[in-house]
Amino acid sequence: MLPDLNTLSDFRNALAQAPAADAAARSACEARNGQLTKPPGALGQLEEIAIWYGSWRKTDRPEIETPQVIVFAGNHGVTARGVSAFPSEVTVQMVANFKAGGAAINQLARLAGARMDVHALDLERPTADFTREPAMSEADLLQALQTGWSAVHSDTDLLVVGEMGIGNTTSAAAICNALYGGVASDWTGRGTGVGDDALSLKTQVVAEAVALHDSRDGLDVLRCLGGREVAAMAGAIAAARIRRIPVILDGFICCAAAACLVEISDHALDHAIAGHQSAEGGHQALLSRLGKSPLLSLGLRLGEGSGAALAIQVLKGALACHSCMATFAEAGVSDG
Ligand SMILES: O=C(O)c1ccc[n+]([C@@H]2O[C@H](COP(=O)([O-])O)[C@@H](O)[C@H]2O)c1
Ligand SMILES: Cc1cc2nc[nH]c2cc1C
Repeated sequence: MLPDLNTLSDFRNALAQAPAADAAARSACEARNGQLTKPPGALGQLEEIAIWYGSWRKTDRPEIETPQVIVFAGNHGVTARGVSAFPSEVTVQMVANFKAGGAAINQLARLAGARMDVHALDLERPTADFTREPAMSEADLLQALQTGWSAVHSDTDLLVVGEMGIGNTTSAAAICNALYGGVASDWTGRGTGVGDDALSLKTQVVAEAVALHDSRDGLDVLRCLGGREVAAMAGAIAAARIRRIPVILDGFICCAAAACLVEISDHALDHAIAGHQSAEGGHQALLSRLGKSPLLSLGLRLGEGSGAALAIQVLKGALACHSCMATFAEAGVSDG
């Protein structure tokens, strides 16, 4: 059961009290992994991700049966500063495309056998331009967190959260710069494909935004510099943590949302792995701050949950081997 989320303190408390992975299931998974018909470690990272998944699902024979992909969409006031290669109308147009089944994420979710849900958050009411004032009020932040919190289906056994929001790579860069410091150019990339002049302007916009807000913690950074879809992703990742549902993180914006959670509670992302490394400048540094190594690195920079949805197949491969291979004893193969 998910606790009620009526205040921002409820969110902080629920995350702080979230249960850990199951230690006994982890030991059982490690023991089984050691008996499978392969040289020790020969399945590389697949071995650890199968053990990780089994320890959250409390079984040494894990399977993925009901994966869920959720795409959250939001609009950003900061687009008035000319930070994206595309106009804000694309956000609502792409939501229609998701609903009609025509986007990349529809194809990848279907291939992964995942249900897909789309939540558009107040698209006609963009967040405030965060170079002038906080992007959201506390009430708006809470509402966006609640949308994510309640979007995770009760039977989901693996969650991918994705986003659509013209301007949101500026928001994600500002979040990273506020959380981790450095200079704005460390975190600012080309997003949908801005040219050199727009990239310098975007970097300046990120620097101005970070200088304006003196945010107190991860939730305040999310409120001042985030967006509704970014906060909804954080809400969904947190709800999954509380219900012990493993999560595959997507690209730069998804990971920026996730990073805000770690600033609230150290173990907030223990249930999450990185699906891929996006081509967006800053994602590699962000993954290393989160201590996550990506399963895939294919130069994707789409968002929508696409890289994470593709990585479901890798995790399914890991679980198929872990749960269905024969042991040395069963197959009559001599162990070394
Ligand atoms: O996931 C990523 O790493 C990623 C990198 C670059 C762009 N995007 C997508 O592009 C949009 C944001 O780009 P921009 O240039 O409008 O800030 C948004 O809809 C994201 O889903 C996503
Ligand atoms: C067309 C388009 C599709 C997207 N999907 C996620 N972000 C996007 C940005 C654009 C511009």
